[in-house]
Amino acid sequence: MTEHRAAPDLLPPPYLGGPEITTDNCEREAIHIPGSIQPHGALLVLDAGLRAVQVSENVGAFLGTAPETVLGQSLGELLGEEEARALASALPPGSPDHLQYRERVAGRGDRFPDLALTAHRTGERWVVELEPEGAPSRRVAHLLRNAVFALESAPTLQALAEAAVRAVREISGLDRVMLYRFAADNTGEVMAEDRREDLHPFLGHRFPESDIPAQARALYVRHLLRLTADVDAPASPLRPLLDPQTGAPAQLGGAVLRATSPMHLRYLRNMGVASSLSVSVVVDGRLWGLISCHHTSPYVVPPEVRSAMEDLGRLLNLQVRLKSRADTDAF
Ligand SMILES: C=CC1=C(C)/C(=C/C2=[NH+]C(=C\c3[nH]c(/C=C4\NC(=O)[C@@H](C)\C4=C/C)c(C)c3CCC(=O)O)/C(CCC(=O)O)=C2C)NC1=O
Repeated sequence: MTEHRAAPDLLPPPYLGGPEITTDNCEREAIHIPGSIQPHGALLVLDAGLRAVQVSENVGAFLGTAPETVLGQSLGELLGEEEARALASALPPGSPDHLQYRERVAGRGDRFPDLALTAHRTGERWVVELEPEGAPSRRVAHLLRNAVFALESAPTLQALAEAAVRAVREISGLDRVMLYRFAADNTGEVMAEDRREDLHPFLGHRFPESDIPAQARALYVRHLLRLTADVDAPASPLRPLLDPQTGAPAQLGGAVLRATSPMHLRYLRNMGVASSLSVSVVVDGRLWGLISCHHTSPYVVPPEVRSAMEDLGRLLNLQVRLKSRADTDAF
């Protein structure tokens, strides 16, 4: 049985006076409050009145409005009253932070193009993330249907793992897709892999518990997908850094744009990885494993593809439970 220790008390981030994170203290890094986001999208934190109280510094590149102008404006003024009403009704007070609302926002003339909006609630705040929206793809929907069939008809756990990595690679086009399974001691093993031919294999390799520390594993049980689009892209800080009404840092654990831990960025660079995406495999409330993906060049996996991968991850969770029992494989 995999025992997940509760994350040890976490260190305040450097921008709150905390120590620099090193390999000696990185299991105490507060990765959910980095105070910044990855720059391939913009992020707004809205108060109970749907007014922006914090905003990423790069918001002008997505909304055509400077951060100091966005602050204090309502979502209705920024994106449209209908959009604001739809979001408020989809995410009423008390919504869990892992419930995501997604919508396509029509562009506004010369101010901004069509945008993909992803939102969730955390406490009294809404976190709204905006990315450029691509054209919907029938190919992804078609491949997802094939993948569902392939996963459901896999006869064993190993066959399921192999079907899953093939399907994710076909849908995403990523250079390498692995199924990484945790052992009872939280070490991990690559049990299936589909990769670009010229890349060296990780299949069968084992990795220490410290590669994915406890606070990361705990976060990944609740939030099923994370993407590092470009390990070298400079993060965009939130302005102001702290919520002006509460004095607290923005809770970004459920944000897709959350800036990735610098320790992990260094790990990825050392592996020659430019972009990394993982989808949690959660069985009976525990992190059983990860679909772990690499790309050797920066790649912003589009929101539609990410949604398909999350859906596949959810199906995989159920199938892993079924196949584990069928294989009488102690879990
Ligand atoms: C082929 C094998 C293989 C492995 C084993 C692998 C590991 C891996 N680490 C992950 C995350 C993190 N690791 C660390 C910290 C440290 N990692 C270390 O090695 C030491 C130096 C250390 C601190 C001293 C932190 C803070 C995070 C959270 C990052 C965040 O969410 O902000 C993830 C999920 C994210 C992703 O999908 O890329 C994966 C999949 N990725 C692979 O492809």
